[in-house]
Order: sequence, then C-alpha cells, then structure tokens
Amino acid sequence: MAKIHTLGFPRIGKHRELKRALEAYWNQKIDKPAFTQQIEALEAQRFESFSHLDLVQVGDFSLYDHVLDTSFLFSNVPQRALQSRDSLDNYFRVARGKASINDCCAASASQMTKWFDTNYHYIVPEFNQDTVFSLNSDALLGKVRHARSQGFEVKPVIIGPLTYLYLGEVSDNTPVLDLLDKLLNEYKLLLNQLAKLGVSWVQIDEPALVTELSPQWQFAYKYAYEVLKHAQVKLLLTTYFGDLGDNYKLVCELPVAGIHVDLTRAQIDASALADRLLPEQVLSLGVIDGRNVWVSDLSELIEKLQALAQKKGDLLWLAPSCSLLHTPVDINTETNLPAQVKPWLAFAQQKLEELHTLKVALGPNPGAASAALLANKKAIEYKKRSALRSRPEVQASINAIEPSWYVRDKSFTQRYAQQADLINLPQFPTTTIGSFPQTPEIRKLRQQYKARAITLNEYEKGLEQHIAQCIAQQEEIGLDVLVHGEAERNDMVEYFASYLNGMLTTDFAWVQSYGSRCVKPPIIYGDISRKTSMTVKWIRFAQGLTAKPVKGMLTGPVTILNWSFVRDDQPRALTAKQIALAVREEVLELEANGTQIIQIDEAALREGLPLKRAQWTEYLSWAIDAFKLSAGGVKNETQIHTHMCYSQFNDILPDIQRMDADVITIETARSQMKLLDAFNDFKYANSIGPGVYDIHSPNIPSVKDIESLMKRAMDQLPSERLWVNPDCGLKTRAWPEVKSALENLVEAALALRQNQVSV
Ligand SMILES: Nc1nc2c(c(=O)[nH]1)N[C@@H](CNc1ccc(C(=O)N[C@@H](CCC(=O)N[C@@H](CCC(=O)N[C@@H](CCC(=O)O)C(=O)O)C(=O)O)C(=O)O)cc1)CN2
Ligand code: MET
Ligand SMILES: [Zn+2]
Repeated sequence: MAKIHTLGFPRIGKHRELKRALEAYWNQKIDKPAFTQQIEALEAQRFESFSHLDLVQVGDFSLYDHVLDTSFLFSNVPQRALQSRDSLDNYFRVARGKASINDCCAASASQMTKWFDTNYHYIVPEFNQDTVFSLNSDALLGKVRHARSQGFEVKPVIIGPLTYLYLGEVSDNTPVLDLLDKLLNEYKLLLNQLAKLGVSWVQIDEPALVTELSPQWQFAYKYAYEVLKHAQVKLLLTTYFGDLGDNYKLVCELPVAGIHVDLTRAQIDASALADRLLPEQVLSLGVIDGRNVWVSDLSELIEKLQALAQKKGDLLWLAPSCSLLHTPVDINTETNLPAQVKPWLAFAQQKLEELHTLKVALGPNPGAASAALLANKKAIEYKKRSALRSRPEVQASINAIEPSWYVRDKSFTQRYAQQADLINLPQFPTTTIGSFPQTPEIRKLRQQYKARAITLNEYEKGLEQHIAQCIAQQEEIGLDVLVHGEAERNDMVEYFASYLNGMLTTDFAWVQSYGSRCVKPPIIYGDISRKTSMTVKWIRFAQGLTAKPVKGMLTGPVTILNWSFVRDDQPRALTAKQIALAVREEVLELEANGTQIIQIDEAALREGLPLKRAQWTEYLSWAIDAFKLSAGGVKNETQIHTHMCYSQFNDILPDIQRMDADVITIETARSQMKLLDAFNDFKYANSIGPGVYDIHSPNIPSVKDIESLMKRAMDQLPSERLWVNPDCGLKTRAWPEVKSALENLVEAALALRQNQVSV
C-alpha cells in the first residue's frame, strides 16, 4: 500500500505562534525558558497534524530559516556573529544583524534572498577558501529522539550538500565546489549518527536539480552521492519546483534509495520513471500542489496512480509537490470566505487530508474513502462550472488594448528634460521607497476598524493623522520627494487585491515570508478589474499638506500576480494583463489628479523568473509588457518610478531597460553597490536610485557609509542620473532609527551636492 509523507509543513502555527514568540523574545518581553516553552508548544501543535502520515518529517521546523539552520548544523557561521556564548543569540545575529551598543558589538546580518522562485527568503551561507565545516548535530538529533519517543517513524529532513553550496555566496574567488569534499565528510558523520539513533530514511533536499546545471555540477552530484551511499541510512533525494530537464538521467542514476519528483510542475511520466528506477527504489510523487491553494482533483489522481500503486506497493510514496511552507496552515481558521469559493480551497492541513484520502482510496479498503471522495468530486465540479470566474467586460477590455498603450510617447532623454522643467529637483534627489513604519498605533487602528470598534470615518481620520505626521517628519528630515507612507495598507499586494474584482483576501491565511514576517497572499479566482479608485484619495490628501512632490505609490501587475495564489485555469500572462489594465486605470487617475511622480513597484518581477533559463524569454516578454501596459499611458512630464528589491539583475538588464521607467530604485546596500557594475557595463540609460540604507537590519548607516556607497555609485554612473534612497520600504522599522538613518542620508546627499565628500 502506498505510503504518505510531506516534505515539510508550515512553521508559523495556526495562529502565528512562531511570530509572537520570536518577537516577544527579541523585544525582551519573555525570557529564554518562556520562549523555549512556547516553541515546544508550537512544535507539539504541528505534530498533531501529522497523525495520518506514514513518515513524519523532523528538521523542517526552524526558528528563523532552514538554510541558516544548515549553516549552524555544519558550524559555517560568520566569525563576526560569534560574539556570545549563547548560540541562539549568535543565530539571530546572523539572521538579523545587531546594532552597536556604545560602539560595540555591531554585526551586520548575512544577506537574505529568495528561495528559488518563491516569496520565502533564506539567509545566504557565506563561503570562502578557508571555510571549515564541523558537524554540530545536537539540536537535530534531539528533535529526532523526541519525535521517535512519541512513536513516530521519523524522517529527518536536511538540505543536500550540493544545494547548500549552490545557495551560498563565495566572498573570494574560490570555486564553491572546492568545498564539497570538506562538506561531505560532515554529511557522512551526520548520516551515521542518524543511523545510530535508529533512523531508516533521511530526506535530502536537492531542489538545485531543477535548475540547469553545468557538466561540472552534474559530475559533482554523481560524486557526492557515490560518497554518501555508504551511509547506513536510506536517502530519499527530493527535487521540487519544476522539471528535472537535462538532469533527468542523472537523477535516475544516483545511488539513492528513493527519489521524489514534483508532478504538479513537471511533465514527468510517473510510470516511465518508475520503470527507469531499480525495482527496490522508492518513488515519491509530489501530486498535491504545495504552491497553491486549490483542492486537488482526487478522482483524477486515483485513476492516474492506480496501476502504479499496484505495481510498486509500499515503494510508492505520495506527497505534496514541495514543502507546505508556502501554503497557509488551515482553512478552518477562515470564517469570512465566500461560501461559494471556500470549498475550492485546501491549505496545508487539508492537503495532508487529501493525501490520506488518496492513500485509503488506493489501498485494500477503498470504500472507506468514498465519502471524502464524493465531497471532493462535488467541489471540483462546482469550481469548474462556476460563473464566478468569468467577467465578459474584462475580456472585452483586454481585446481593446492597442500596441501604443505599452510605450511612452517620447524617449527617456526627452522626458528627462521635460520632467526637470516641471519637477524642480536638486542633484542627487533624496526619496524613500514608500512605506514608513507600520507602528503599533496604525495596526491597532486597523484592528479596531476590522473589529467594528470604530467606524470607517474614524478609521480614515486616524489614517489621515498618520499620513500627516509622516509628511511632517519627511519635511523635517529634508527629503526631496515625499511619500504618504502607506499607513492605509496592511500589505502592498493584499491592499490592492481588496480593490480588485476576481481576487479574494483572507483573514488568517498567513504564509511565512522571512523570520517572523508573514504575508497573506490573496487568491485570484476570476477575471480581474478595478472596483474603485484605490489610492487617489490618500495621495491627494498627502499632496495637499506639502509643497514638495508626493509620489503616487502603486504595486505593479507582475508583483500582484507573483505574490498571490493564481487561478489554474488560464495562463499567468493573461492574468497579468488583466491586473495591468486595472493598475493602468489607477495610474491615469492619479495623473489626472495632479500627481507628477508615480512609482509602480515590481519587487517580485525577478522572483517570477522561471528556474530554467530556457524559459526566461517567454516570461520576460509578457511580464515586462504587463508593467509597460500599466505605466505607458502617462504624459512625458509624468515621472514613472519603479522599485525592485532582492534582485540580481545582471542577466536581465535588457529587460529592465525595456521597462523604461524614468527612475528605478534597487537594493544595493548589503552588496556594497556591486550590482551597479552590471548597470554600467550594460550602459543602462535611465535614472537609478541605488539603495544606501539596508532596511532589513536595525543598523543605522552613518553619513560616511552613505557617502562612500554613493561614491562607488558615482564611479559607475553619471551623477545626474543618480538618486539617493534606502534599499526598500521602511514599514518593518521603528521611527527613531528611520529618522536617524534618513537624516544621515539627507546630510550625505547635501555633502555630495556641495562636493564635500571626504571619502
Ligand atoms: N506580499 C508581500 N511580499 C513581500 C513583501 C511585502 O511587503 N509584501 N516584502 C518583501 C519582504 N517580505 C515581507 C513580508 C511581510 C512583512 C510584514 O511586515 N508583515 C507583517 C504583516 C503585515 C500585515 O498584514 N499587517 C496587518 C496586521 C495584521 C496583524 O498582525 N494584526 C494583529 C493585530 C494588530 C496588532 O496588534 O499588531 C493580529 O492579527 O494579531 C495590518 O497592518 O493590518 C508581519 O508579519 O507582521 C514585511 C516584509 C518580500 N515579499
Ligand atoms: N512601496 C513598498 C514599500 O515601500 C515597496 C516594498 S518592496 C518589497 O514598502
Ligand atoms: Zn522593496
């Protein structure tokens, strides 16, 4: 009989217990024993969800990030963070950095970047030629022992050695694969320790196998798994997020006891794959979509899997396509979803239930699954037939799009001159990326409104006060282009979703984005159009308070798409176009209301790139078009900004150029402006605001830091096309630090203007 398991489960808890425990601990509201106790309770809650699983994963839970855990597992921790004897303290220091206290003990955080093509961020391992690895497995072994003592068949989960190396960054010129042998020694030790504890299966995650690998990397895979095959445990090698592509043959031939493939994203013929494997090898099929929230068509799956289940027996394992980290925890926490749509949805808990139904239906007593199957059939039928998905007027407006809508009237150079005449800005204009601190007061105000403790009018008056304070602060700091601060937004995507037909927002469907930070990705279920204007009244209000220009602030179509759960019945390109039209309407309404500068954030454009380069052109073609469609309608005098963070753009600069934003603000502080070399080499023609303030860290950049970063920027790009701004929005920071940092930023810009830079 087929076995069921999952590659991972959300860590945050049904009620974001992880967030609450972490933030209380960081803010010294609770001490370490209380923190540990809360975490133990959360882990116990998670285990309750695993009662039907044949193998229960251990090691997928993490206090911050599983890649960072792996770095600690092998003691690959940056020296600068090893300041405390308390390893938890050091752990959070790598993750978050630490501000200096009386000029002592500051440590910059490690870089954080996107986990493959998801909105989850991991802490980038740091390597150099002197990197040594040393196994430190106490924490993992403790968890394994604990789970085993509760009677579970435990399957430890670790990141594979090659994916770990693949995810890191080397600070010197050492080829990262030179570190492989050293690392493999520690993996061998670890696997043998696990074997000694009585573990029989270890899940070893190698999602790098769905990317295009050079022959050298392919060879490294063969080599590594030849070395690891001598361990006394069975390895389940997991791949996910896509097709194996050219690595298919390689994977089939690796000497492991089982492999897992993602059947929701890959066109893999499961029975052909089963035939390729040795009869005794386990085939784990990722049949339930771990990246989306729709119910699975279980009857269809049963039909597909029946023969294979017969043939492989308990060597067929069924699982979600990837870890369920990327889905919300439990649909039952939602109480306000429309009754028509709720039955279409399955969150992590429901996905495990779907697996159980599959297992029973494929087993000796399929009748026991018939009630669950019937309910599933109904939901699928209902979703297919529903009229909710279609809006003929949206389809008509898509058909009415003209090619000229995508392009600005004049070239950048001409627009630059026209905008300079109208918007009077100094050299090195200073600005911010949009959000200012989302203070407890703002959150409380919104919570009161949601709980109907205050009226809409009271809520909006409250927001106006926050916006007015934000404008006053910026004037005091002396910034040139102001923002309203985004107080009215719970999230830059969710807020817009609530003004769009065809999209649903939820109350509690949280998904971890990084550390304690979570998002509630909206759910796109139908054709999209703008219900009403979305931001105009706030921008008008803010502009009414100041003589300085206030930027309009919108989230772009590609980012709204990539940070939502998408409908599965039409291409993403078409959905993006629908969103682009809605954003375009808002852009034009802002312009008509006198807004001279409009920023359209495309923070998630880079993240949406397919993991295989061969598919990039197609994606970039429609994604950039969607941005251009949203922005292309304005007059030459209107300045369009865009913003992107966490992005390696080196490979896509022609596409960034094609966006033709007048100004692009990017994240460059943590990487010391490295990215600008590429902009220079490419001869990027428009204006750039390279981030000079790493907003993910509590560290406050000094005037000197900022000046020296800007100096580097000036080495690469002409001063007249440079702006001075932070890396990203300031919503996660607190006012005192934001104020100091921005004061320094303005002072640095003044010095640059007066040519008084000393560095
Ligand atoms: N969608 C998305 N993806 C993104 C980003 C982004 O901004 N949005 N930024 C990048 C980094 N990721 C981030 C993701 C989340 C947050 C973030 O700040 N999240 C907040 C939640 C934001 C939110 O929805 N806030 C709600 C408040 C919800 C809440 O917690 N309410 C409290 C009650 C209010 C209180 O007392 O605080 C509760 O339910 O208990 C609001 O403002 O209304 C958090 O985890 O704390 C920041 C960066 C990349 N990906
Ligand atoms: N305008 C947004 C902000 O400042 C952009 C954030 S990109 C993740 O928060
Ligand atoms: Zn950003």
